[in-house]
Amino acid sequence: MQPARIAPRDRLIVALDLPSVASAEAMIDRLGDAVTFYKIGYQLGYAGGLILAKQLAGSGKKVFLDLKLHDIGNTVARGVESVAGLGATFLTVHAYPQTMKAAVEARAGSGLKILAVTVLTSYDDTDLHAAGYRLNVSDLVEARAKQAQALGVDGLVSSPEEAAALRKIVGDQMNLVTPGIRPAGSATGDQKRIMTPARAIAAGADYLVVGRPVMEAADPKASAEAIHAEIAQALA
Ligand SMILES: O=c1ccn([C@@H]2O[C@H](COP(=O)(O)O)[C@@H](O)[C@H]2O)c(=O)[nH]1
Repeated sequence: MQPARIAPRDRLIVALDLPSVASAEAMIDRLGDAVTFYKIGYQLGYAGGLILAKQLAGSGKKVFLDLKLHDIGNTVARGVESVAGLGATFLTVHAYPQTMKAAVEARAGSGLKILAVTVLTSYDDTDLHAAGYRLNVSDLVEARAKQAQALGVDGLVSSPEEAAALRKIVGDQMNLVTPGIRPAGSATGDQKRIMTPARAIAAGADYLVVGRPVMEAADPKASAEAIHAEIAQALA
């Protein structure tokens, strides 16, 4: 199911995985109107990116703060309250019940939406078992999605490989945000659960998160436009 409420060009979220605010600003200039939605994670966030996030949101871009919070409930809640003042659209937390509950309660009354990271897209079943889990990836993603939905979380981060199954579980009430996107022919890198942009949209993803295929392209704007074209074709 593809919710009609999301503008097609807002479905691409570009990860500003860059080392400094100056390099991020240069990339934003280069991408221009090809990108409406940016993600800021650890690398840029720890290098001044939270101030940039506030400026970007103030300038009309949408911002996803991929901070993947996970701590005792009180600390998560206070962190979410601070983030809520930055004007971001999305904030990630890890999909643990105490963490999700604290984040959802703390974001009440703000425009911030909480996304729960189910199982990182760089993990496969072997990685999960090595980390001490008995469940395989698809079962753990589904179990965490059900917990997230019951706790009132706004959306889920998963691989597009799980998008179709998640749609059946959560319907169209939760945003499905999918990293692990690789246009045909691009390097996989450390991602293990991947799909092309077109297949991810067809599987039911609302938003596609793309980092290196845009950041490392010879022409990042052309790379972003090619992904928009794939999204548009998949939605047609
Ligand atoms: O499960 C997850 C959660 C977050 N990410 C983040 O998305 C981007 C993906 O970047 P690529 O360069 O396109 O691989 C990156 O910022 C991750 O921190 C994820 O990949 N998987």
